Amino acid sequence: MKSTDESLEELGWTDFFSEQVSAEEAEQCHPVRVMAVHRGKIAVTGAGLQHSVTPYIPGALPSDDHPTVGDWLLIDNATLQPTRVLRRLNLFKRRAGDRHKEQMIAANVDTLFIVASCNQDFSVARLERYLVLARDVGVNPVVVLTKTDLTETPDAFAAAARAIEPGLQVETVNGRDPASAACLAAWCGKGKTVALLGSSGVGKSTLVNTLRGSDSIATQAIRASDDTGRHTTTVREMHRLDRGGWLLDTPGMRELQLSDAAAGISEIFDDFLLVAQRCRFSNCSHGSEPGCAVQAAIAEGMLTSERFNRWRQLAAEDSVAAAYLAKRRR
Ligand SMILES: Nc1nc2c(ncn2[C@@H]2O[C@H](COP(=O)(O)OP(=O)(O)OP(=O)(O)O)[C@@H](O)[C@H]2O)c(=O)[nH]1
Ligand SMILES: [Zn+2]
Repeated sequence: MKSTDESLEELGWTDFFSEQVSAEEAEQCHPVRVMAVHRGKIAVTGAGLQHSVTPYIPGALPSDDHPTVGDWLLIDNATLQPTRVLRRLNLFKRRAGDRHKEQMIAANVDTLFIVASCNQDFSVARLERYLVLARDVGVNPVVVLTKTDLTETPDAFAAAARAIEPGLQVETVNGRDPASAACLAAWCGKGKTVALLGSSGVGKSTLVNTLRGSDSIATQAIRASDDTGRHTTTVREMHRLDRGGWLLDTPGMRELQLSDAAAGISEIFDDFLLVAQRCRFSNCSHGSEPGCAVQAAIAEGMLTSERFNRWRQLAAEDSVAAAYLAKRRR
C-alpha cells in the first residue's frame, strides 16, 4: 500500500505504516487511526471516513496489546471489524495504580510535551521522571513550563529544567495566551502527533484549547490553597489543529510510575553511569563500599547528592517494576 493519500498523511500516515500492509490486505482492509478510546468502543478516522468500532481484535490474546490512542489499525471493508494493530513507531506506557498492571497511554507520537507549571508544583525530580520515559520510548521531548504569568522569575524555572540535560528543549508559556503559546506551533505541523504529559492541573487541557483556538475541553479551576490539580481530563483523545497537527491530551496523573525504563534512566543519568564505571567493584551499590567512584565524585562536588538520591530512587523503583513484569511474562 502506498502512502499517497493526502488525507491519510494528514492523519500521520507514513511509509513506516504503509510498508506493513500487504497488497492482499490493502484490498480487503483500510487503515484508520484511533482517535479516542471509550469503554468498549474506539473512535477511528481514515481517509474521508469516521467509524466507531469495537476495540476487540479477533484472535488476539488478553496479553496482547490492544488498540490505544494514536494507533493505526486495519479495518475490514465488509465487517468494519479491526483485523490488526500495525506495528508502532513507539508506545507510551505507565504502571497503573495497581502495580501489577501496565496501562497504555499513547502510540505513534512524534513529540512529547512534558508540561509543568512555574509554581510550587515545579519539581526537577518529576521532570526527570518524564524525561526518562521519553528517552526510554524514543520520543523527542520538549519541556513546556506554563503559568509564567504567575511568577516573576520564569527564567529561573527554565534554567532549572535546562540543567537536567545538555541541549534539552525548554519553552516557557502562559498557556492561556495564544501569542505566548505560539512558540509551540513548530512541533505541531501537518500530520505530526504531539502528546502532552504532566501532572494534573499543570495546564495541559488549557494548552490544547489555546493551540486549537477553541474552548471545547473542560478545564477546571484548581484549588487555590495548595495548587493541587484535580482530575479534569477524562477521555484520552486526539485533537486536530487547524495547521494539521494532532494533540493528544492525557488524563490527570497524580504520579507517573515508570515500568521497565532502565534504558531511559541510563540516558538521563549517563553522568552517573560514566563515573560508576570506575568503581572498584562492578556490582558497587555506591553506598559505603571502598573504592566507590560515585561517592568520591560527590565528595569532590562533581556530582550532587540530590541527583544521586533521585537516580537511586528511580532505579530502585524501576527494578521492582521490571522484576514484576518479568515474572508475569514468564
Ligand atoms: N494563570 C495561568 N493559569 C493557567 C495556565 N495554564 C493553565 N492554567 C489554569 O490552571 C488550571 C488547570 O488547568 P488544566 O488545563 O485543566 O490542567 P490539566 O493539566 O489539563 O489538568 P488535568 O486535566 O487534571 O490533567 C485551570 O484553572 C487553568 O485555567 C497559565 O499559563 N497561567
Ligand atoms: Zn560505586
